[in-house]
Amino acid sequence: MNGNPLIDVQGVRKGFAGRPVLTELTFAVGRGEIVGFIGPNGSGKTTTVRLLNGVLAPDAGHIAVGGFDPGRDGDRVRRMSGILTESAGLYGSMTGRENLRFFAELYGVDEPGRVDELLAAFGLADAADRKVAAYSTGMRKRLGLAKAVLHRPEVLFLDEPTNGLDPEGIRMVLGYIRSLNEQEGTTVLICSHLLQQLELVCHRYLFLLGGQVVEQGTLAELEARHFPAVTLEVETDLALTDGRYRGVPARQVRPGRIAFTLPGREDVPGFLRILAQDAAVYSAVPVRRDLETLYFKIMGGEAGE
Ligand SMILES: Nc1ncnc2c1ncn2[C@@H]1O[C@H](COP(=O)(O)OP(=O)(O)OP(=O)(O)O)[C@@H](O)[C@H]1O
Repeated sequence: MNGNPLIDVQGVRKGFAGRPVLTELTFAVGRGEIVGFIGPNGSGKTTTVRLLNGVLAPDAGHIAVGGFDPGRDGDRVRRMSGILTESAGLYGSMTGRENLRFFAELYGVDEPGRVDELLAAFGLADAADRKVAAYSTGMRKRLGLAKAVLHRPEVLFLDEPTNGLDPEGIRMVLGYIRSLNEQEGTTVLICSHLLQQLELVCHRYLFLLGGQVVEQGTLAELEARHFPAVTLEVETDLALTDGRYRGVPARQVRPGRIAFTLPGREDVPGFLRILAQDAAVYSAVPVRRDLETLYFKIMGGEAGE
């Protein structure tokens, strides 16, 4: 992370009716990062987003968004941030266009064409003049995202942004998030259970469990920490006689392809040098762990609510 974090959460506690939800929440998000916020049902992701947006106040601890305390300077934080929640806060009796026009005026958006641009970007141009009450879940979600980005916020809080979307909608929304981040440097915090989708857009991940962030990092960092052994899939003509080659566990994946398991990344160059002396080596690719594999390793068998 470069410079001061855009989101800084230190030792936050929050409970409801005496039941603790967040016990010691500490994390930071840098400017321009897309961070996935992951945790089981009921672990407090939405509660965290509501704290960051100043809708809820923490019982203890400190929160800063862009240097402002959402509890004290809620309006400033809300001006610089966009939020997409389950309900999205849209008016069913108004059309899609009327909703965006209404919020554009409320947010002081002085950019002619912004509403139409967003309706088109989210595939809603044809439905723009239909009442939102008649929209499908996916259409409402896309309109909610359009509303969240209307005022070109520096930071976006997205709670399950692709829930209920069809494959085209998912691609549209994830593509939009990525291009917003690349072109405008928008910082994004995404809560989601859809780990494969998170992997397509996030730079880094925070794992929430038991009211605190128990692990964080990029996929490569998490993989190095939790799966230090490297499995290398090698295309080679080496003849494997048993489950080992020079003491290294080896498995014939299919004819001409062997998976070797090395203790660590640092062992790869030396191993490949030796292998290349013994046999022809056509390619060598490390087998990557996906976010889901890491999730279960990090979270263990802990279930949500
Ligand atoms: N306003 C509230 N009053 C009472 N309890 C609440 C309130 N808001 C949240 N909770 C409780 O706090 C806990 C955390 O809820 P939260 O919605 O933040 O979890 P989450 O991680 O977003 O879950 P999910 O993955 O299911 O969306 C849950 O037990 C929930 O019932």
